[in-house]
Amino acid sequence: MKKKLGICIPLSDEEYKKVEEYCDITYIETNDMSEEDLCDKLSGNEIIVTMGEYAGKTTIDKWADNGLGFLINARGTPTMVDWQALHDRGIPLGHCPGRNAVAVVEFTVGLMIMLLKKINQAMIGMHDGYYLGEEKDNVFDYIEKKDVNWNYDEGSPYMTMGFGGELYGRTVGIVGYGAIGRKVAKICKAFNMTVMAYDPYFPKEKMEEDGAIPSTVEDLLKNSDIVSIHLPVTEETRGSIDDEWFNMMKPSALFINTARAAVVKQEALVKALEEEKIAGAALDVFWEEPIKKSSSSKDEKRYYDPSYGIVDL
Ligand SMILES: NC(=O)C1=CN([C@@H]2O[C@H](COP(=O)(O)OP(=O)(O)OC[C@H]3O[C@@H](n4cnc5c(N)ncnc54)[C@H](O)[C@@H]3O)[C@@H](O)[C@H]2O)C=CC1
Ligand SMILES: O=C(O)C(=O)[C@H](O)COP(=O)(O)O
Repeated sequence: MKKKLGICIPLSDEEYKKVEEYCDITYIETNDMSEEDLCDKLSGNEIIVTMGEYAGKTTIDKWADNGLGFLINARGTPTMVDWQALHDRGIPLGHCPGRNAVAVVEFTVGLMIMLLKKINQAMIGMHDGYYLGEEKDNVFDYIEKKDVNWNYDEGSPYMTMGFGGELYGRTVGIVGYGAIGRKVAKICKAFNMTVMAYDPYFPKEKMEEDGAIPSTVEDLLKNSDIVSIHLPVTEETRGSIDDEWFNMMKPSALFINTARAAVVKQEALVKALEEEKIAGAALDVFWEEPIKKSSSSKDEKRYYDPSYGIVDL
């Protein structure tokens, strides 16, 4: 007998046909739907597939009372579902670990290159005419008029920015060697980097097979030119990246976090940058999202001051 399936994700015709062989499908569009409505509309299904919809304890209990046997949240990290409520009712939860891994991996390596080669600062500085010796409203007007006078004076922003570096030959420290961390390691190996990895839950032999060096946090932080964070938020990791971490890093090192802001103490990172304990940072995740832009930050030249480490994305 076919299972009753309630699903919030549109399926292609091909997918629909495949699933229909096994299930009677109820698809619902959930745009702006309240949790109460979502609960009512999906109640009575034996399998439910959600995406970004919130399903709390009351909803789970109602679905469980009405025959739910399996809930799938088609996200990498199923934060919108009350896991405990499902567990209490003995209902398994399916999710899609690593579904975004490739995208995050490529972005992480992109950030490494951007930071090291100062692409962001150079682009913004050029756009704003900052490297002409004084700020111009629109650098492209000056370029068109061939009136460009790049400021090569000693101490000028253009000169102090200096040249970018190379990944080749540098050491990257991967913290959290899961779906994302492991793939970042693989690409870094292809760049001829030395890869150090810290993950007490991942088999050391497999790290070694990948060509990564299983390390303690201390060794990794002391030796890495780039430290890249790929940890989940757990009781153990929340706020674990603190002053002590940044104190161990090299002053020339770069810090990248594309995991979750909650694993890093914000004040510790800001202090490390301000006190030049590290050379720069690039973040894809923030303590408050969406991040608020300070109205004065452009005036302060934070966006393109070559000496300022944070790359605001
Ligand atoms: N920026 C973005 O758009 C995205 C960010 N993420 C985030 O990236 C992070 C990593 O994701 P995945 O690689 O998919 O997760 P994963 O679960 O595959 O890997 C996490 C790794 O961290 C390790 N780990 C756990 N506790 C640790 C600890 N105390 N010390 C060292 N290692 C520890 C685990 O053993 C595991 O190997 C997560 O925080 C996830 O939420 C995921 C997708 C998109
Ligand atoms: O944006 C993020 O940050 C993410 O972790 C992902 O884009 C969300 O991933 P899912 O948990 O929706 O797979």
